[in-house]
Amino acid sequence: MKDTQFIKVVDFGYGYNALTRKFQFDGCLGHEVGQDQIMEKCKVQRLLDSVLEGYCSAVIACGQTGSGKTYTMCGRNEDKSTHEDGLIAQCVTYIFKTMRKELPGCKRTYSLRASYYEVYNEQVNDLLRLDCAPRDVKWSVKEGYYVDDLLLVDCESVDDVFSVLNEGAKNRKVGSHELNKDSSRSHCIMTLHVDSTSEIGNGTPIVRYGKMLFVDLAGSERLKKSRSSGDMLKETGNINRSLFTLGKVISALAEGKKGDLVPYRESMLTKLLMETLGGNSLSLMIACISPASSVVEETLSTLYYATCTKTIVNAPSINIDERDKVIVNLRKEIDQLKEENRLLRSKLGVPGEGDIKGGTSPQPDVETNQRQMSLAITPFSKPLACVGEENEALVSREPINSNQCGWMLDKERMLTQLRTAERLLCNKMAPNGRENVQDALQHAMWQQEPKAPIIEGIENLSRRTQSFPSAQPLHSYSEDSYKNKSCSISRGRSDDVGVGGQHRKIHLGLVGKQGSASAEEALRWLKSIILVAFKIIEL
Ligand SMILES: Nc1ncnc2c1ncn2[C@@H]1O[C@H](COP(=O)(O)OP(=O)(O)OP(=O)(O)O)[C@@H](O)[C@H]1O
Repeated sequence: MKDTQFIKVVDFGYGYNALTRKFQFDGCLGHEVGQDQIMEKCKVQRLLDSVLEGYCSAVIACGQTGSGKTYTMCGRNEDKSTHEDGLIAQCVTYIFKTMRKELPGCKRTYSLRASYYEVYNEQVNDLLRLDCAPRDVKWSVKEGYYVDDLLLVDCESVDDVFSVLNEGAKNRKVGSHELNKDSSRSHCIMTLHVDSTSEIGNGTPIVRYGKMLFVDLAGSERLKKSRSSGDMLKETGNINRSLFTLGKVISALAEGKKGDLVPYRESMLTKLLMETLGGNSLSLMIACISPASSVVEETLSTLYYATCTKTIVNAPSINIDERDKVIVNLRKEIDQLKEENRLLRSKLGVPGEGDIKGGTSPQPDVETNQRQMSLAITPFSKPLACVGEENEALVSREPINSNQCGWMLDKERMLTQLRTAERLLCNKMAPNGRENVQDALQHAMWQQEPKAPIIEGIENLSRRTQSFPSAQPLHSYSEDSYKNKSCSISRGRSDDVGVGGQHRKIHLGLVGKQGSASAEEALRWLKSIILVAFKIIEL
């Protein structure tokens, strides 16, 4: 329905019983919409800007065979007179244009690398290196599933990326059948890796790893209509099977299932799309359909598929190093504290800005990682101490009204969190051989001295906890049993406290009933666990 978000499909079926179905999407583009409008109408610019900020974004084209997926993504390149740029070419042009723009007050350098591969009969082929064997798909905690040993081409201009695109297009598996003379026989994924380095505040460099995926799925087809035969028969079987698994993943995610309940591992395609469906990427799905009445069933199936996808919720996050993430967070908290101090000063009538300077940037010592880490944190210690001291000075002033008191409590809370973050980081680099984060957190947890209530909702927890006559403090677990469970503490009951480090699951609840410790003692431990839990989430 022109210029609306609706699409109406009328299936005349056999005779008088016409069936009308109406679907709503974020955008519905009819045949009057040209290639040059797709970027704007699908708001792809937003995805590209996010990539430049360090996010992962993806555009996935799906639909039955011959419906225009490859045309949408790659355009038409047969000859000069009919040449049309597809979405990938337009995105590449936009990315280079934006990368070259100087942003006021922000010095950033970018580098772009491109890769192109296909999933063909459950194997991954590097489209830029045809002479090598199919690539392995591996798993890492940091990256999830990834294709091992893929050729990444450094691209310094739009033309470099176009060369990659053309080389890949030339090498992808294509076949001819009744519904499309140039039908893709594989799922193709082109990835642009955009790394950017910028400096924050006192010159600390922060590297962000943005990624843009263009996924051109092979089309589903009915053998009765496509009349594929020979090798193409096997290909069609594999295409339909992987699309079926993709459908299962989408349905599971749409139902709100998580973890192992989502069958990502059942096909190569779904493993590689894990990040984009239900992961940390910003994703756009373009469902291509044909207006032909002969394929109305396939059209309806594509639209149901897309409707289901619409309900999936991803959790986008910037891809930066853990060290950088902590520094950015510390920086943010210091800025927040400064702002609060400014407000307090104006409320209390204290003149002037405090002498809060960023401190001098240290010269990095390259000898050890630990040393580098501590140097990276040093610039934050001085402003932190200054803001803290100023905070104490302001708090001791009279008279203080209830509003101001609220601010101070907030400030106290943030300062405590900031100090905890610092302490955790210091533990991470501690000299006693605790190098990995889990060890450090574990260490911090056993060492930590819990203080006054500092997080929201703690009072509720406290009330509930006190209803237990005797509670089990977590420190009654031996360090060994804690370790054996690979960083997870739990009492196995729904109302227990637990911290699952390995799977990054944090369960917060009440402390169990058994044991002899008092409720107050248990509560103190609960508070310290919550603090640590917050840090695990951040890290
Ligand atoms: N909107 C459109 N305008 C003009 N031509 C189009 C459009 N969509 C598709 N076509 C043409 O239709 C043919 C089939 O399109 P395309 O190859 O993109 O389909 P596909 O969905 O990728 O199919 P398959 O899944 O079989 O690979 C191509 O010749 C393409 O140029």
